[in-house]
Amino acid sequence: MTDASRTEGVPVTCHRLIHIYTTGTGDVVALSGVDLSISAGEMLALVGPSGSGKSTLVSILGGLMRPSAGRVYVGDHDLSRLSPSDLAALRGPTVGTVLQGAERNLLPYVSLSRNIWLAQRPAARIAGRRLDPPEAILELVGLAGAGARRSGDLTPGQRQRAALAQGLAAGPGLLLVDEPTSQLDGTGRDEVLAALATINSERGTTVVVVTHDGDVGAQLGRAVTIRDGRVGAEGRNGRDFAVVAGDGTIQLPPETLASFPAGTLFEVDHTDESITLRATAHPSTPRNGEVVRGERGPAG
Ligand SMILES: Nc1ncnc2c1ncn2[C@@H]1O[C@H](COP(=O)(O)OP(=O)(O)OP(=O)(O)O)[C@@H](O)[C@H]1O
Repeated sequence: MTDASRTEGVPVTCHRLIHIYTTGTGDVVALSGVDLSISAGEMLALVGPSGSGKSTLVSILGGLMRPSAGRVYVGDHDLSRLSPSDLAALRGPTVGTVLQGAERNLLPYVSLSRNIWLAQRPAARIAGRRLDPPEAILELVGLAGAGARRSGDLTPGQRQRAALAQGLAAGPGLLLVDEPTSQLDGTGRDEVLAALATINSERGTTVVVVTHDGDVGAQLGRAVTIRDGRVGAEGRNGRDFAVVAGDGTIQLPPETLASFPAGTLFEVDHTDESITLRATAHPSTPRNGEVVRGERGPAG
């Protein structure tokens, strides 16, 4: 147990969250309807292929940009409705974000304690807010006694844990961490995961980790797969699940698409506990404007 005080973890709810980037060459749909609930004090991973929308989702949760449509709540705050200045006020005291690449979070020319102290300044102005001393936060991430050191003096694993301390500086109830283990060896990775677990258990902070590392997702207990801008699947304690979205859709696993391409017709049988999809026909090449359907088996 360290001297760092416990904070209230905050819950997160996304409801049909959509984000579209407007570029010179056209619009890019990065999120196409994310439905996601994270309980206060929960720890989870966001996994998924490159370009699936993970960073966009984390940027929205971190108050760095507003979604194009849909709702996103962090605690009682509806981020989709806040003004840019209100969003800025949440960054640090309510939501801490640790960017990918530990060094991007730390000023290299001042000590770790000074880094944390500087990050605490906006929150220190909030009446009644009690912030932990920098040394207590460093102890929480396994860097007790390292306050006088600078980021350049640290190993990659220590630097990543210093970046976590920086994200925690202002006492947020939600910590967002982008790829914390991607540049680390096994030992550094284990130490970072241990630090995240300590933050979560001792502080009560809700922790969301973006990662390409499936093992990290498995260790966090809950891994939400973002695929094509929405929640595609979820793993919990070693078991994989499909997820029903708010509009009633369920994504098929990508490996099934070769057998059941877009446009395949299914008959749906359901009971209170199960759904059976029976493929009856799939589209093939249109002839003379007519869609020809091939039989996939008995019509059931
Ligand atoms: N600033 C931007 N302007 C235009 N398009 C963007 C921008 N940022 C991301 N995109 C596009 O939005 C989609 C989702 O990108 P995003 O970075 O959120 O995915 P990701 O899952 O985090 O990918 P990675 O794992 O590679 O970081 C991609 O098609 C990407 O090209």
